[in-house]
Amino acid sequence: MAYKFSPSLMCMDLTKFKEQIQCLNKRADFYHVDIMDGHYVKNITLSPFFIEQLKKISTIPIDAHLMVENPADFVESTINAGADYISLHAETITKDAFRLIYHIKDRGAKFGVVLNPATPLSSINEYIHLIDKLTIMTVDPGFAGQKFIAEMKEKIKLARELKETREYNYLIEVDGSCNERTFKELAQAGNEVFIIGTSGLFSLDEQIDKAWDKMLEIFQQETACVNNKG
Ligand SMILES: O=C(CO)[C@@H](O)[C@H](O)[C@H](O)COP(=O)(O)O
Ligand SMILES: [Co+2]
Repeated sequence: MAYKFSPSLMCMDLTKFKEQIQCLNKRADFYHVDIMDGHYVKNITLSPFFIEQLKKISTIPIDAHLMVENPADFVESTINAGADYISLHAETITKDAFRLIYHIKDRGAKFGVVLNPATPLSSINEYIHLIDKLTIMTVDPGFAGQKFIAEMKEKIKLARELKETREYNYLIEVDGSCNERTFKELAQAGNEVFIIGTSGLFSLDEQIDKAWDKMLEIFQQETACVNNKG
């Protein structure tokens, strides 16, 4: 399987919104949109309204990463805004996981789960077969530019082994500090989708097409020796 890339749009330069999206439409595989409520994490970034605007010019799937205390309050408006994937934190759905999963799928969207660094894979055991995308956070959620938590490589390996031995369909994705320092070890651990933010993409050049080319060159150099089985 070819690796996939998902630019984290909270890291983009919003004064260049249209020009950057038109360029990324031809290059990226997903758009990663962080939605926070200021409670689950102490920050507020993008929103369903942002997704609505993005949807007007996006030609690739939009993934909404909901960092909110009560996802049931936001799922419907996020799907209505045009999100193709709804990615929810495992700890926030223990009381209504199946209701939410069935609702998301009934509405034609894909279901993603996000695991905080301190949340084990075992916490999603009961609905793992229903997951379309599994995001492993390698930083605590809430902010860009944090330090990579290397212990998460074991979780990625385990997620990949489980996927292959039990033939699950989920895509494995990493959120947090995906950049030239970590691409190789993340690929070696078995990661498939890389969420690229400031250090992984947007800071590499003022012009987004050049930033993308630089990111890809670095990625290819770093992962040339990695065998992406599966
Ligand atoms: O969900 C989050 C943060 O809570 C992420 O999607 C960040 O937007 C991304 O991690 C930024 O990239 P880095 O700054 O970590 O490289
Ligand atoms: Co995110």
